[in-house]
Amino acid sequence: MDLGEFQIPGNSDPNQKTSHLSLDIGGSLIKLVYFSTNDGDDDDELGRLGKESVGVSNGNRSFPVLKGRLHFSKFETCKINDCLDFIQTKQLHIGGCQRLGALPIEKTIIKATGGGAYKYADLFKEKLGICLDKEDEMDCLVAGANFLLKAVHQEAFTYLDGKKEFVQIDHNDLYPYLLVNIGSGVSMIKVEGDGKFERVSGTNVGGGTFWGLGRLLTKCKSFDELLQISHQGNNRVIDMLVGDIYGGTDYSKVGLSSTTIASSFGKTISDKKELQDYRPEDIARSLLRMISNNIGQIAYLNALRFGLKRIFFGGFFIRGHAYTMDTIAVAVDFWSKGEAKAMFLRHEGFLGALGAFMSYEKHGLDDSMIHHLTQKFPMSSLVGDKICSPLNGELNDNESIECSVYAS
Ligand SMILES: Nc1ncnc2c1ncn2[C@@H]1O[C@H](COP(=O)(O)OP(=O)(O)O)[C@@H](O)[C@H]1O
Ligand SMILES: CC(C)(COP(=O)(O)O)[C@@H](O)C(=O)NCCC(=O)O
Repeated sequence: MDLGEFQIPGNSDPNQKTSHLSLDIGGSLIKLVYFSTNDGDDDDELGRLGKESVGVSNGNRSFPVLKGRLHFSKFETCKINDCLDFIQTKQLHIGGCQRLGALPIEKTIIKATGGGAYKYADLFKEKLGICLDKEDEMDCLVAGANFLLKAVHQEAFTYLDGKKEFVQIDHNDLYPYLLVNIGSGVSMIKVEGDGKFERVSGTNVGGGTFWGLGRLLTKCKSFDELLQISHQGNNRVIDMLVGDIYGGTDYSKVGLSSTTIASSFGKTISDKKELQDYRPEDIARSLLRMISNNIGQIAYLNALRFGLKRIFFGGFFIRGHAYTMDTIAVAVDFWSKGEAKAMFLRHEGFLGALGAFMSYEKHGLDDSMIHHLTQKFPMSSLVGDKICSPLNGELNDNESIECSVYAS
């Protein structure tokens, strides 16, 4: 197949052909997912395979396979202009659903989800001349999670006692599960199948609360700084423990050890200290623990409500952060007496954007749309029929995963 057929005009890198951008514009962050082939990189197996793409048949039509990478990027929503510049510079919007010459630029449609797809629709139209085609946020979260859990190797993992263990997902035994998306706020969704779900709960104490309160209390300038200083903190300076109340002993009759937090931030009421007398590190640590523990507990209660044993946590609040995951996992384990399991996702913050990306297939807006995001991968990374992610650790900013799409 001649990939030139799909070349996107005006791309800043002449070798890189980018297409199919999707957006998730949340309360705190804008997430972008886009697909590119790169057939200028001959030493790269992926580039080579891109050139050797073959057609696949679907009924009486044949769809060419495009091999390339899915890219992930994010921007703070309050810096939306940086995001618009990024899209403009990389010409990501051109080719969203158009083939060379197929549609005039003003007809470019980009799939978008999250509240910002409504709030910023006019801005995207005005600055980039594109229409945001809105997809429901919950639909996208679920579609993204189901895709990742079924197609991406080493996507889900448990985190206990400082140890990360990847979970082998059996496609035939995935449902039901509880999806807890910790973004600015928190949504809890009971998932029973593809497109079969119900948002059963939520809480307004989420990632926005951590970052907002943390910023006010510590004067940190960024979310990363707040997370960073929490490493050096000691929450016992701020939190009131059971032992503080019980004179150093456990309250064993009800199963509370002396080190259990009895009251988050409770110690600060008895000290004759002001905010400036506390170390920002300790405040950050207590805050992170308070919010993570609370979400873990509410998640468990909802899992209990519906008899769900598996809880997957997504959203950018987590950021692959050890203390956050440990606190959530311990809360789920503690409250469920080991019955329920907390699991985390490597592409934690990109569920919605991935779901929006997949919705190109669902709607089949025109003939140049993606029809399938395949589970086929370059030989070196093919394991069964799963995507084999190159990294085992945390997902870095701007990391990409290899994939194939069918185009028609
Ligand atoms: N660089 C960052 N800037 C701001 N918040 C961040 C950052 N990285 C992680 N976060 C956390 O992630 C949350 C947003 O998560 P996300 O899943 O993107 O939700 P939303 O869709 O509401 O933006 C923030 O409220 C904050 O707790
Ligand atoms: C309104 C939202 C779905 C928006 O999603 P977000 O941008 O936070 O990812 C989410 O913030 C939420 O579920 N808030 C909790 C509302 C509640 O159930 O109390």
